[in-house]
Amino acid sequence: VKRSSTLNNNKVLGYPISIFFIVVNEFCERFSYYGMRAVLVLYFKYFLRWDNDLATSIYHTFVALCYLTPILGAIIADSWLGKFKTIIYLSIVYAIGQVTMAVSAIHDITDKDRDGTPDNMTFHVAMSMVGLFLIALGTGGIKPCVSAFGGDQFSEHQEKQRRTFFSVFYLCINGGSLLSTIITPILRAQECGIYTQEKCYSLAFGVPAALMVVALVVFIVGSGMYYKAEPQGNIMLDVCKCIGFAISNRVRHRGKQYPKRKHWMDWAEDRYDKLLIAQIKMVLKVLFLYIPLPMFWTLFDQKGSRWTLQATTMDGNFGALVIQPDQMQTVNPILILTLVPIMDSLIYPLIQKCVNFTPLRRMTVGMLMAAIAFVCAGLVQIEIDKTLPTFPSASQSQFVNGMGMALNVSTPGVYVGLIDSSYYSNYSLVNNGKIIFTIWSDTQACNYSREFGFGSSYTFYIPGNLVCQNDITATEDIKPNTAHMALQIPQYFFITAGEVMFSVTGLEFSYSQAPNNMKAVLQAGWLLTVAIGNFIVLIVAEVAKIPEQWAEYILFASLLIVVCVIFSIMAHFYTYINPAEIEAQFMKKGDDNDEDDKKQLQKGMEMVKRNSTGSHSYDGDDDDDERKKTKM
Ligand SMILES: N[C@@H](Cc1ccccc1)C(=O)N[C@@H](Cc1ccccc1)C(=O)O
Repeated sequence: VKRSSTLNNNKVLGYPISIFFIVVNEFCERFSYYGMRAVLVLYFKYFLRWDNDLATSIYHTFVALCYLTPILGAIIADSWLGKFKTIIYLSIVYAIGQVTMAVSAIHDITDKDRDGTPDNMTFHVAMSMVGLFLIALGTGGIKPCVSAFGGDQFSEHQEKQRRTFFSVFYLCINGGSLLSTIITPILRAQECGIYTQEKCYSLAFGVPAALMVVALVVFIVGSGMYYKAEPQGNIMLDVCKCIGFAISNRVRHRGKQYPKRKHWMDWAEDRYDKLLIAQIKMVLKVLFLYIPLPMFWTLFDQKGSRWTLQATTMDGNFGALVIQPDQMQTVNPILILTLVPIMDSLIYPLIQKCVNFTPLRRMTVGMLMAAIAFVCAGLVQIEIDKTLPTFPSASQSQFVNGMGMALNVSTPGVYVGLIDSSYYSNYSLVNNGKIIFTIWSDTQACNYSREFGFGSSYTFYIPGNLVCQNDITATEDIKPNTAHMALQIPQYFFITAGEVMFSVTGLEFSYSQAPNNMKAVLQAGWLLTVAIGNFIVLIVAEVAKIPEQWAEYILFASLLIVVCVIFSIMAHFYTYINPAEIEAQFMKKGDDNDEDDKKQLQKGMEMVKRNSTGSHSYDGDDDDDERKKTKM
C-alpha cells in the first residue's frame, strides 16, 4: 500500500514520472558503453600498438567481465545498499573508469620527444586497464539494478504499463547505442593534441565519459520521485543456506520410514520460513529455464566478430553511401527501433488473436529466428566463397619501380615507402574509392589516381620514363569483392527480430517471475546467460575448428535449433506465477497449516496462469489498483 500511494502522486497517463529519469539515464549510460566499445579494439591496435590477437582477446575478456559483474551488483543491491544507492555508487565508479580511459588516450602526457607517439606505453596500458576494470564493475554492477529498479516503479496491477516500460527501455538502449556507434568513430578519426596532432581517442572516450556523468546527474535529479524498495538483508546467503539445509535434510532422511515431500525444497521446512522456501522455488524454476538460453547469445554476439569479418569480404558501396564493415552493426539498433513498436502494436496483437503467444513462446520463436539468421549467414558465405580468392582480404596494392633511381610513393594517411631502383614495394592497405598517390624522386614528382574496390589488390609498374598517370600500368591481382554487403541485411533482420522476441521478452519475464527481494538477482542471472554464451563462442570456435565458415554458421544454427526444442519442452511445463500474490497470501496467513499454504500457492499460480494467456489484461486504473491492493 505504501508503494502504490507513493506512485499515485506522480503519474502521467498512468505511468510513474520517475521512469522518465530511469529511461533517460539508460539512454545516456548505453551511449557511454557502446560508444566506448565501438572504438576500443582500434584503440588497442593503433594507440597501444597491440597485435590483432591480443586486442581481440582483451576486448572479449572485457565484454565477458561486463556480464559477470551484474551478480556482484545484484548482491550489493538486494542484500545491502538497495538498488537506488547501488546505482549511484557504481555509476560514480563507472564515470571514473570512463574518465580514466579518456586520460589514458592522451598521447601528449608521455610524449616527451614530441614525435606524436607516447614514450611510456606502460603508463597508458596500466591506466586503460584500470579504466576498463572500473567500467566493467560499473556497467555490469548497475545493469541488473536499473532495469529492476524501473520495474519496481509500477504497482502489481500495472502489468501492461510495466511491459510497455520494458519495450521503451529497450528502445532507449538502442537509441543511445545507435547514436554513439555512429558518433564515436567519427570523433576518433579527428586529429587532436597539444604538441602533435594525432587520432583523437581521448575525445572518443571523453564524450562517453561526459554522457556517463549526465546519466548520473539525471538519475540523481529524479531522486525524490522514485519508489525505493528497502534491501531485505543478505538474501543470497539465506537462499544458499536454505538450499543447503534442504539437501542435507533430504540426505539424512533417506529411508522408507520418512514420508515423501512434494518438492525437495520442502525438506527445508523444518528450519526455514515457508515464505522463503516458496520464493526460492520461484527463483529455481526460472533459473532452471535459463539453462538453454546461453546458446541464443552465442549466436547473437557473433554479430560483432564473425559477421563483421564476413562484411570485410563484401562490397560496401551503397551508391552515395559507403559503409565500412564495422558500421554494418548499426543495422541492429536501427532495426530494433523499427521492430519493437511494430511488434508491440501490430504483430503481437495479431498473433494473439490466433494463438496464445505467451512470453516463453515468444522466446522460443526468437531462438528460431536467430537460427534462421545463421542459415542466412551460411548462404551468404557460400555466395561469397564462390567469388572470393584466398588472398588478400582487403584493398591492397604494391608498386614495382622500373626507374633508374629510388622513388617515394605515398597517399594521405599511407606511406608506401622508398622503393629502390628496379625493386618493388610491400603491399600497402588503402581505403576503397578513388585514391591519389604521390610519386616523387629527387628530380620529379607526379600524381597517380585510381579507383579501388573493396577487397581488390593491384600491382603498379612504374616505367623508366615516368610522366605519371598515363605511363603507369596496373595489373589486377585480385578482383574487387562482388558480394554486396546488402546481402547481410536478411541475417541482421532475423537476428534482430529474434532479439526483440527473445531479449525484450526475457527481460520482462525475468522481472515478473522473481520475488520482490530477488528481482535484481534474477536480472543478474539473465545477464550471466549472456556471459556464458560468449564463452561458448570461444569454446566452439576452438574445439570445432571447422575450415569452412559457412559450415560453422550452419553448425551454430543446428545447435540452436536443438536447444530451442529442449527449451520449448521445458517452457511447456512452466507455470506462470505472480510472486507478489503468492507472497501476499503467505504474509496474510502467517503460520497457518500446511495444506492451507499449498492451496494459496496453487491459487496464485492458477490466477497468473490465466492472466498470462492474454485473455485477461490489467487496465492500469489506479483506483482499481488501490481497491485490489486494499482487499489483499
Ligand atoms: N541491440 C543491442 C544494442 C546493440 C547496439 C549496437 C550494436 C550491438 C548491439 C541491445 O539492445 N542490447 C541490450 C540488451 C542486451 C543484448 C545483448 C547482451 C546483453 C544485453 C543492452 O542492454 O545492451
